[in-house]
Amino acid sequence: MSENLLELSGVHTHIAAYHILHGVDLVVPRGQLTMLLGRNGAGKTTTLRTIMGLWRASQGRVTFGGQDITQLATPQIAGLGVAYVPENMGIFADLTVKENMVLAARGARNVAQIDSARLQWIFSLFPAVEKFWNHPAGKLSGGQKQMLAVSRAIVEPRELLIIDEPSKGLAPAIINNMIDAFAQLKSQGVTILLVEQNINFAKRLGDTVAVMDNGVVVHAGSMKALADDEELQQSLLGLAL
Ligand SMILES: Nc1ncnc2c1ncn2[C@@H]1O[C@H](COP(=O)(O)OP(=O)(O)OP(=O)(O)O)[C@@H](O)[C@H]1O
Repeated sequence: MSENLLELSGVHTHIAAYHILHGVDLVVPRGQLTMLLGRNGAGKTTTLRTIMGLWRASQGRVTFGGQDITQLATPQIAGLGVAYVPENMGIFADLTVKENMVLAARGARNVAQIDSARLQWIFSLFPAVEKFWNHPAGKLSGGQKQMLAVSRAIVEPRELLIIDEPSKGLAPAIINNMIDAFAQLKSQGVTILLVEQNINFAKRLGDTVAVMDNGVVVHAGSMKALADDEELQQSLLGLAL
């Protein structure tokens, strides 16, 4: 079994006439939390969408668990055990929290068909999901919506969880809850890839880090090494952690 659950090598992505990714090399080690950092427009979201097959790589290779997934369709990639929470979170505002969860569980037509031990575990990670179970998801706060989005992604067992900016717009107290939840998920053996702008969040949770700029990964290594090196942070991100 390879130590890297996900690997991108030399990935190029074009969006219409624009050449966005210019040969991305990225590894996500199994069982670890990998942070993908970089300035606005560096290509982080495009990288996540390319992994999920939402954009098609024009060159290069994406492998998951050793299998080449570069040409697979998004539902096939999800079916292998990859969950993706996009920046807009993909929840249905007019439906209740419960209905959002039922829709996320592919095999389920009602709550009774969702694994109840798993649901209890999700409630323990994100109490707001239980508290607002029968409320329309659109009425939740930003943090609660984000928690619902992550809950939907883990309603079935997943090997890899990919989340675009989970801390965006959240209050510090909510961010702390989110950090606890990700730490627990990781302790359950879930491999996680996060895009982050919140450097503190990245520093507290990341095992591994990759930094993008202009459509390529310009730095990869341990989060701690980057967190301890202010000069490197300045040169890569234009700020100190
Ligand atoms: N649909 C699109 N059409 C044209 N250009 C796009 C499209 N989506 C993204 N881009 C461009 O691709 C580049 C990378 O965008 P991407 O969203 O991947 O960056 P990012 O690192 O996630 O940045 P941010 O943190 O601002 O979301 C940017 O220059 C952006 O303008």
